Amino acid sequence: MRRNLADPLWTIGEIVAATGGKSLGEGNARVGSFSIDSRSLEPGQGFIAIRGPNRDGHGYVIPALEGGAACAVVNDTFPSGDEERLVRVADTFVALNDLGRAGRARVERAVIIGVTGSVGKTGTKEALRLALSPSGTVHASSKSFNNHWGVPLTLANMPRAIGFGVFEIGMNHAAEIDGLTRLVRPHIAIVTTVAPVHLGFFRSVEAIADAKAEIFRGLEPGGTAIINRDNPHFERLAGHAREHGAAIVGFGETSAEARLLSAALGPDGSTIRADILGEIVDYRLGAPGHHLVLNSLAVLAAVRVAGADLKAAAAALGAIQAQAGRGQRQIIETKGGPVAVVDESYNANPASMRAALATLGLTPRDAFSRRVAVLGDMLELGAEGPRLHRELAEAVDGAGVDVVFACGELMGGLYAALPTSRQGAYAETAEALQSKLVDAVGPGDVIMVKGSLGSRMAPLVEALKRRFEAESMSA
Ligand SMILES: CC(=O)N[C@H]1[C@@H](OP(=O)(O)OP(=O)(O)OC[C@H]2O[C@@H](n3ccc(=O)[nH]c3=O)[C@H](O)[C@@H]2O)O[C@H](CO)[C@@H](O)[C@@H]1O[C@H](C)C(=O)N[C@@H](C)C(=O)N[C@H](CCC(=O)N[C@@H](CCC[C@@H](N)C(=O)O)C(=O)O)C(=O)O
Ligand SMILES: Nc1ncnc2c1ncn2[C@@H]1O[C@H](COP(=O)(O)OP(=O)(O)OP(=O)(O)O)[C@@H](O)[C@H]1O
Ligand SMILES: C[C@@H](N)C(=O)N[C@H](C)C(=O)O
Repeated sequence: MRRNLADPLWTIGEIVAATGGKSLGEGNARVGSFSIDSRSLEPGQGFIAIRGPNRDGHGYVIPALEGGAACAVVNDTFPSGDEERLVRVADTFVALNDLGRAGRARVERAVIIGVTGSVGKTGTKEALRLALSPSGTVHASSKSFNNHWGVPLTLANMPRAIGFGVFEIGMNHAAEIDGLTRLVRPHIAIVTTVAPVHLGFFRSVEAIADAKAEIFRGLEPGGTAIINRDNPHFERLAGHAREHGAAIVGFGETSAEARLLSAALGPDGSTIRADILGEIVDYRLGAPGHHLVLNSLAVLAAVRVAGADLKAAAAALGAIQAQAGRGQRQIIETKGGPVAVVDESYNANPASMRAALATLGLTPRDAFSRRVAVLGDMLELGAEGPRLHRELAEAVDGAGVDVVFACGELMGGLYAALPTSRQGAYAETAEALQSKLVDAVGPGDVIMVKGSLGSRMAPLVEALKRRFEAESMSA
């Protein structure tokens, strides 16, 4: 939802009041919404100068004002300048949080939903945006704005008159979610699942469960925790939720309040029957994979708890699409026949790798006769990394993958564990794998590319698309 001067979210006076800052600007001067990035700032927005790990946003204040920013929030040491459009504060990061808190405080009638989990946060957040839209105006995090910058910024940009707010909340370390959930103050908190992700930063998966459970600390009184019933850490998560007085709604395949009754899984999506807190719903999910079917139960449970229209929400899920980097599938009709490229390059861990492999295994042989997996290292897994990579051999086999191309030291371990009949090629880096891969695949293949962001698998997706688009019927 874009805002501009005609539709302001803030005034200079409100910004000063929220941050305890100082400005010589007119109190009632209007500010559309906030941006922390001068490169994407739109005229009428307020610019908040953030000190990041690479740069200091104060270096972009002048370009932001010249580009039409309505104001800039700066540290009080910033050199004197266009004082009417500057709001001076002691610390801009604290001010961002203050604005987030004030943004949340003025929205008291909306239902606020927080989403965390080891995987599936962004997808679930986007599914909620779609599912809640028939029932009211939805304000939801952009992209994966889930951290100490993204969450307060999303709160600060929340319009007053909305029906629903949906916030993605992430972490790499314990105690990060605690601060974010206390800002968001959700009425409903979803934990999609708990899995060995960022294990390098934690003692155990139990410690990850405890960190995810911090989301319940911010629940509003009478709030609801929606938790994956099939996850081995359900009881641990539910225990934490109870400590914070939450009502608990489980979702999953067994004895859950939001329960899967049946699912027909296809390469383009799934047809589902579910019991959502006593109401039977039949729906189609427009993106494939059993893992997304399970996430959709959490979405519909939240819709129901939020008092929104369940049937309309279920119907809306038919339009969901897998996003770039997270399972987006492109079929290219080449002169030699069709080829499918599945882009899973945004991130990877054992849970999402298994889910992506299983989804690759849903492709019918009559459409694409060969299943190709292109796998890069799953990062941040610590000492368990080598074992967690080798153990994927079973999932490769279970999905009927015909050939594996691998890169990275860790994926080298999996590659070596595969029978030679499944070994396509291996290289130390994605870059070095590119030509071997592009030359070895062709029409009739479905090619799934997955690895952690740091493994740089996205260029492989682009190289495959370039090759097949050059050979496409329309070229
Ligand atoms: C702070 C910021 O937003 N940085 C973005 C910026 O980076 P850049 O390198 O340019 O600068 P700095 O980070 O040093 O910041 C300086 C500031 O200066 C601004 N600026 C810079 C140049 C310029 O010309 N003009 C400027 O105004 C700049 O905008 C800063 O304010 O740009 C990068 C490229 O676009 C961005 O990638 C970078 O964004 C950072 C990474 C960020 O975190 N942004 C948040 C708004 C956000 O929420 N982004 C999400 C991704 C969130 C994320 O990475 N989450 C964690 C948690 C995962 C948890 C999960 N796995 C779990 O299990 O729970 C993660 O590690 O993945 C998004 O973009 O979707
Ligand atoms: N319940 C699930 N189980 C396993 N994999 C899942 C599940 N939900 C989503 N995934 C997969 O995990 C990957 C990341 O999905 P998504 O971006 O929604 O997660 P995320 O938690 O937001 O990730 P990040 O922490 O990197 O922002 C995708 O490949 C997606 O298909
Ligand atoms: C961005 C980084 N914190 C992250 O989530 N990395 C994981 C390991 C990934 O990209 O898969």
